[in-house]
Amino acid sequence: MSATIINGKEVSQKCLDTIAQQVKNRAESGLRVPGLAVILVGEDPASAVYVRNKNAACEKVGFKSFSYHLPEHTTEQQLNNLIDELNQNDEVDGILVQLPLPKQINSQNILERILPEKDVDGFHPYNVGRLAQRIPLLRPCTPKGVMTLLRAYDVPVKGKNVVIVGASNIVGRPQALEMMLAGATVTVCHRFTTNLPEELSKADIVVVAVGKPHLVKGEWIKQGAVVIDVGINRLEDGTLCGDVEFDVAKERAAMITPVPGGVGPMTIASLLENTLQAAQLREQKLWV
Ligand SMILES: Nc1nc(=O)c2c([nH]1)NC[C@@H]1CN(c3ccc(C(=O)N[C@@H](CCC(=O)O)C(=O)O)cc3)C=[N+]21
Repeated sequence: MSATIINGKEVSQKCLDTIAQQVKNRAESGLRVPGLAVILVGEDPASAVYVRNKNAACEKVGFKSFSYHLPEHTTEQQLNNLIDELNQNDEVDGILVQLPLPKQINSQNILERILPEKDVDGFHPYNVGRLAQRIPLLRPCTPKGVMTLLRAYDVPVKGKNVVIVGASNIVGRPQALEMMLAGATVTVCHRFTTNLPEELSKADIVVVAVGKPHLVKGEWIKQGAVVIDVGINRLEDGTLCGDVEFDVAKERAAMITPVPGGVGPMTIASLLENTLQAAQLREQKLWV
């Protein structure tokens, strides 16, 4: 039997509708429109797609968006100055600096420069630490989006064996924290994992976030597992594909996310949710 294809576009659209309604309610009670600032430094094709989709989503929910495109040769000092200015700007609730950054800029310094209460990516050590200690505030967008998708499809997580492939700061690690928080037994696989197929054979839920086309073979998926593919890879012919061998995996999985139209749109929905949450946090001084 073929898997249910998880529709991330549809779930994300519902999230955006909810946010739009909340923005309307805020306006009616005299509250500000939330503001999101996105900074892109230099040219990165993946980031360009993201910025385009993000702008459209901001428009849809009625957020104010602040867009900055700085040249490739921007210095760390110049980027710091912009962040300081946005940290001070009361109209800006969320600040997102697109990664990767050009090599003359230390991204860790930049991420830590953003005020934790405006860190809508959830990458500041303060926010990661909060999630690790089970007191999350602003949560990393992609892992949060994955949890929203699982809930939307009534996939239980508590007590399940979850295998995460990829241990990056932006997806794999925070995804492991989210899954633990939800009560899963979590295994994180990475470049030093010696027997990936064996680890995957026990997984009720698999989350793959590596960035290598078809790294995970369809036959490694346990019969009836739920497969979440975070990878967005552009092939030479211009088409997009994930990190999972979709056509084979879908014949074994109970549910699977497609690429595009799976996790990608959920990342954006989470970003907007975080921006609204950041506005509320600052208004209610809930962040310290
Ligand atoms: N600080 C930071 N935070 C990020 O979250 C971040 C980043 N930097 N740098 C770049 C990557 C990339 N990323 C995407 C998110 C959504 C889609 C997306 O919406 N994808 C759609 C459409 C894809 C398409 O049409 O090309 C889909 O998968 O269906 C794509 C890419 C966020 N990133």
